[in-house]
Amino acid sequence: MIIHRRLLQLAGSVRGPFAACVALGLAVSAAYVTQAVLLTAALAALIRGDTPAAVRLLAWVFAVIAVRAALLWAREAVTVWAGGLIKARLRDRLIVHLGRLGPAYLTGTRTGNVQTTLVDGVEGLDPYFSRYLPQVMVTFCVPVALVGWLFTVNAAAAAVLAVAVAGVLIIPRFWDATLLRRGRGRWAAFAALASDYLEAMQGMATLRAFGAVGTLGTRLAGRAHDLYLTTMRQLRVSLVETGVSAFFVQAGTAGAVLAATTSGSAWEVFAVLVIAVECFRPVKNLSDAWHAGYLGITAVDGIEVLLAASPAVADRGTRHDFPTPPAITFEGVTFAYPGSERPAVREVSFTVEPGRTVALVGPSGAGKSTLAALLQRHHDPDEGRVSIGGVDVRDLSLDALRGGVAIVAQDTYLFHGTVAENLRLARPDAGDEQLIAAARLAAAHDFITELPGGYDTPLGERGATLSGGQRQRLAIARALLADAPVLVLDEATSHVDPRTEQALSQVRRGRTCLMIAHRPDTIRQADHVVTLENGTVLEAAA
Ligand SMILES: Nc1ncnc2c1ncn2[C@@H]1O[C@H](COP(=O)(O)OP(=O)(O)OP(=O)(O)O)[C@@H](O)[C@H]1O
Repeated sequence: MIIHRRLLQLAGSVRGPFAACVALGLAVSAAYVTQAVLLTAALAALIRGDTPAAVRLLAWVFAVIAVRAALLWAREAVTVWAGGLIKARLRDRLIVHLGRLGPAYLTGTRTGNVQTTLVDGVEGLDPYFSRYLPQVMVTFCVPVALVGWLFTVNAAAAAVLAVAVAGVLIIPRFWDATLLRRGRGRWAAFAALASDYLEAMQGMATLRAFGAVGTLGTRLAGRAHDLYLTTMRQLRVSLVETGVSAFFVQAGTAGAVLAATTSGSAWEVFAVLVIAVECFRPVKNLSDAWHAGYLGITAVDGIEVLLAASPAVADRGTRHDFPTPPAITFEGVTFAYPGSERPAVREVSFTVEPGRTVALVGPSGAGKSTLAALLQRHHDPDEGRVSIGGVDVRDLSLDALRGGVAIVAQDTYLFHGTVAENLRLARPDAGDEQLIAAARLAAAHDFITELPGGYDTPLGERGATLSGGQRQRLAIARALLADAPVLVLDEATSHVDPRTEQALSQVRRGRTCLMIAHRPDTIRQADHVVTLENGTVLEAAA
């Protein structure tokens, strides 16, 4: 029986459904006990020779069975409802938190781990909250109440049962710490395997190109074996715990019946037997619920790590309107990535005048993307400041900043959805006319209409069904729809066709643009060129 502090807190956020699960669990137990008491009374009536009373009592037994069936149905329905609610709330909370953490968090962690936590971890928590935790409450209430009542029937049997109940509830707790530790090991192995699989699928083309599929297969087999070993380790402890519980259940029942046999009537012996069975029923149910809920207990570490992570930048800006005119200024900006001794950019100063384009050029690793990331506040500078229209970007709310800065990245992400859905990401309320107008300006309309379903054509994951140029033109259309005054443009390193080139100059028009440039012809189109080397500005030329 493991009750995790963080999991209890999470249960607190769905108090109503959780309380309903506990209440129905108690009602089901009460129905079992009532049935047992009625059966005992019916037997006592038969022993007395009062057949009509026995028949009446048996009729009540049938009624209780019917009520119990209804209660079991209601409990199952509430369990499913509560589980769904818990999962939805927790996923919402985790996604919002991930959004706050931003891309800086995902670059420092394995995407597969985060995905496993969000999908399998949260899925595993459902039975923990909706079945296991309510059953813990029932297990603490029902046996204690029944033993208390049994003292009024047969004190000797009740005393034996009390010891057995204490044993079944307390002794297995000695294994809890080991169980939790091994559970964590198992979760780590599970998350590592899931991350490796995700990476293998994402990088399949590269793996095949280098003939490395076999090597990766061996590594995955090793991971799977690790998972098997850690699962067996956890199972061994779990089985010991189950064995100890079973011993107390059997020994407690036999001992209580024996005590009643030596000190009570036949009716009392029967009463003790049925009460002992009902006393341990919640314990057995708890053991079943444990197997459904243990994944959640082990997943909670991943969830806790995610919830405990703090964003690379704090959203403390109080200004909610985007400053105009939107000149971008870097003033003495120095920044080193967390854990890195060497600054990625050092004392960088330059200005992009409103409506102008500055091309950032320089060798790989010079700091171009870092400056773009600082403008978007994926990180804050260690020294100096980045401002838009004279306002430090730290004084702008993150919503205002992100609403005013559009991005066209080299590898812009397209989601598994239709063309229209991908475009509307930038502006969910955009009408069809606006979509088409943006697509036309981005030179994307023609190829979109040639797709089998036009704007309603589903795109493969990451836009896999489109060419590189088509993907970029969709990204440009998306940026046009966002209609942000500032644009960060990460120009493709590979050859760009003339239509995409034309679309790029369209999207730049009238916007303040910071462009990571690689090709001489686009560099020539910029109003200014800032050359970086080793994180410092080598030259700023008009
Ligand atoms: N997330 C990160 N964590 C630690 N160091 C990083 C990170 N991203 C970049 N760096 C380092 O910061 C320096 C600047 O990198 P940056 O990506 O800004 O260069 P770049 O000029 O954009 O290069 P490229 O043209 O190859 O994209 C490099 O030394 C790089 O190794």
